[in-house]
This record gives sequence, C-alpha cells and structure tokens, in this order.
Amino acid sequence: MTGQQVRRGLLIILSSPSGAGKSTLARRLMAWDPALTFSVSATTRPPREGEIEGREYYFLNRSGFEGMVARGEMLEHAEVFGNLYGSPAAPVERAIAQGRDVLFDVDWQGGQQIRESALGKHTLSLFILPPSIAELERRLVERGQDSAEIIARRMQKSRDEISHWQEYDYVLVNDDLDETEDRLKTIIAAERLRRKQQPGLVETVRHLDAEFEDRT
Ligand SMILES: Nc1nc2c(ncn2[C@@H]2O[C@H](COP(=O)(O)OP(=O)(O)O)[C@@H](O)[C@H]2O)c(=O)[nH]1
Ligand SMILES: Nc1ncnc2c1ncn2[C@@H]1O[C@H](COP(=O)(O)OP(=O)(O)O)[C@@H](O)[C@H]1O
Repeated sequence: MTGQQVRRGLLIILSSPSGAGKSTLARRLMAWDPALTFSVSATTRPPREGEIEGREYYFLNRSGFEGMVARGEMLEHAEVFGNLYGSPAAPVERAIAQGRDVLFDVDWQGGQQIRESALGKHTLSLFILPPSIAELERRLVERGQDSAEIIARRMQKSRDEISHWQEYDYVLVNDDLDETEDRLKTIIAAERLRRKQQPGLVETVRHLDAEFEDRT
C-alpha cells in the first residue's frame, strides 16, 4: 500500500524579460519559504550597486567563467545582453539530493537547458510578463540601475525573450506585485502537492497501513 516515495527536490525556473519583476518575486519567494534554495548564478556582468558577491551573483571574469564551463561545472550557461551567465551545478545537485527545491532566475536559454538536462523531469517553469511594454521600460528606468544604453539594449531583447512564453508551464502577467506573488505561491504549493511532496505524507500512509495490519 505505501510504495516507495522518495522526496525529490523540484527545479523551479523563473524567467521574464528584464524589468518584468522576476528578481523581486524571487526574493519574496525566498522569504516565504526558507526551505527553498536560490541558485546563485555566475556572471561576467559587473556588479550593480548593492549587489553582493555570492548573494545575487558570483562575479567572474570571462576566463574564470569559461574555465568553469570547460570543467563541466555549469548546469547551464548562456550569453545574455553581451555577458555570460550560468548556474553552477554543484549547489543544485547538493540541494536536490537533500530533497530541497531550487529556484532559478534564468533567461529562456537557461530554462531550455535545465529542462533538457538530466534533472529535467523535475522542473516547474514560470514565465513573468509585464502588463505593457511602456510599463516594462518604466520599471527599468525606475530601478535606476542601468544606463540609458543598457536599458535600450534590454528593451530590444525583451521581444525575443517574450517570444518563448509558450515553453513555460505557467505564464503570469505581473501587474499588481502582491497578487503575482500570491499566484506564484499558490502554483508552487499546488505543484508540490501534485508531486506528493507534502511533509509527513509518507509517514501518514505508513501509519494507515500499520493500522490496517493491527486490525487483521
Ligand atoms: N541562462 C542564464 N541566464 C541567467 C542566469 N542568471 C541570470 N540570467 C538571466 O540574465 C538576464 C539578465 O540578468 P541581470 O543582468 O541580473 O538583469 P535583470 O534581469 O534585468 O535584473 C535575466 O534574463 C536573467 O534571468 C543564469 O545563470 N543562466
Ligand atoms: N508589479 C510591479 N509593479 C510595479 N513595479 C514593479 C512590479 N514588479 C517589479 N517592480 C519593480 O520593477 C523594477 C524591475 O524589477 P526586477 O525585479 O528588478 O526585474 P527583473 O529581475 O525581471 O529584471 C524594480 O524596481 C521593481 O521594484
């Protein structure tokens, strides 16, 4: 009756065009569930003000990054807006082995590679859309982190990123931030239940089984 139910960690992929809100939403999800592991990416992009080495990113030079790729240490990697970005494999494998879910903030290329990797069966992918292109630009400008030139480049690439929306399990329009956060939490909670991941489930079934045994 019980069967073997080993808890496998879920790879939760969050993608969006730059400025749609995925870093903000990722931070909120991490605060909501301390059991989630955030996959800290490596990048050759220079740090923004307030970004801390090892928290938002591991900031590497190109040869350091390429060395990691050559040694097979990246689960996936891609060039985005002229910089290299990649997800180091070791922390992800460690978390998954412990049954922990891992959250990725990656572009569509990263999403595709993770889905096609050996761990691809255990993914949940979420795509965030802005309510409008004008609002996307407003958010990039308001964030105040990038020069006008970099913002223009990100805006130019956003159409390409958006064109991959159908590859994702869920697509959400991030209009009201609190509402989007709630919808993401609901999806993650439901997907965990669907994968029979609720805490104590296996123990409960074992207990029910033992009760049956006692009655016979
Ligand atoms: N493939 C891949 N993309 C990444 C990774 N880390 C970040 N990205 C993506 O790179 C793009 C630029 O990220 P970033 O420079 O932080 O800018 P932001 O998205 O505007 O905050 C975003 O689409 C990120 O999702 C990674 O490890 N792999
Ligand atoms: N629903 C929203 N409404 C208004 N502003 C938002 C919303 N979601 C995010 N923002 C703001 O937009 C900017 C870009 O969000 P961010 O999370 O950095 O985007 P991304 O990681 O996708 O590039 C930030 O200043 C953030 O506070």
